Amino acid sequence: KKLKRSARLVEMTQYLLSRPHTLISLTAFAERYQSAKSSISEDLAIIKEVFEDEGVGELHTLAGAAGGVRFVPKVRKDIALGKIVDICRELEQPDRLLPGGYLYMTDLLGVPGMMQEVGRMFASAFANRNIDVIMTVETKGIPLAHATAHYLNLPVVIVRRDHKVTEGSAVSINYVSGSTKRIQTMSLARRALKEESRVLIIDDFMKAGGTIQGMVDLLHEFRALVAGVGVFVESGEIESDERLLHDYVSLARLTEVDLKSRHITVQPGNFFHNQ
Ligand SMILES: O=P(O)(O)OC[C@H]1C[C@H](OP(=O)(O)OP(=O)(O)O)[C@H](O)[C@@H]1O
Repeated sequence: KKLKRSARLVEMTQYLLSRPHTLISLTAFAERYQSAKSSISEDLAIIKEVFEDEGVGELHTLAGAAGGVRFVPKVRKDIALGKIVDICRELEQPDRLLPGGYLYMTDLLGVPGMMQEVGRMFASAFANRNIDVIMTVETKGIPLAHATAHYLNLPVVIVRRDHKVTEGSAVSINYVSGSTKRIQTMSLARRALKEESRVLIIDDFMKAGGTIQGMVDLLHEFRALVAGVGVFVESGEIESDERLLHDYVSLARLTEVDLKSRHITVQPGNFFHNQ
């Protein structure tokens, strides 16, 4: 049945929010709501204004026959900063400190609402990069990769820690996870990634960067490209020149770890620096 204008606005908003980074033609909207394209355009202008004022995201309009509108999730830095500060306070709980300067984060990775917020921040940080797939390494990176992939409307590829018979023919590389100074193996099924794919790497924690660098080396084996790197928390203990990898976005930074006093300081990451 034909909706009245106010109901149509509500329905269109819900439709757009549930289809991030998806181009929807004006014709499709006009047919769906049995309305003139001019009315749909007016509705979209209202939704666009509210989305941008409220920090929900942007509505990009593509003109022309194959045109339409695309909802691009974006966070307002001031709102995101407030959320990250709360997460930093949570991460500073002394009993989160683990040997090797790690933080226990598995509980946070199990909170869907927080993963959604972090996913939206990563999706906002990388909204304008041309990305084909999100990659992470098992295990703790998985919820972050999926949350980010939802808001970027992209598939997720999960790198295994060692070869699994259930993955078929695979490419394996060795790497040193700086934290453990151990040679480790990561492996990805040959069929999982097409050549020339533009890949966004997401992980939960970066210390020496060996794990991320391992994924970069793996992508090289697939002749795929690194479109970006996002880490939830970076360890500030590593001086940047020691770090294997420099071009990344972090949401939080572990700046101080005192094993004796068990004092931890976690601050907003470089996502917030270029305010
Ligand atoms: O920067 P690096 O020095 O390489 O360290 C960061 C790695 C190590 C740790 O993974 P693990 O806890 O080893 O593995 P899992 O994610 O399966 O818990 C973390 O999740 C990152 O992937």
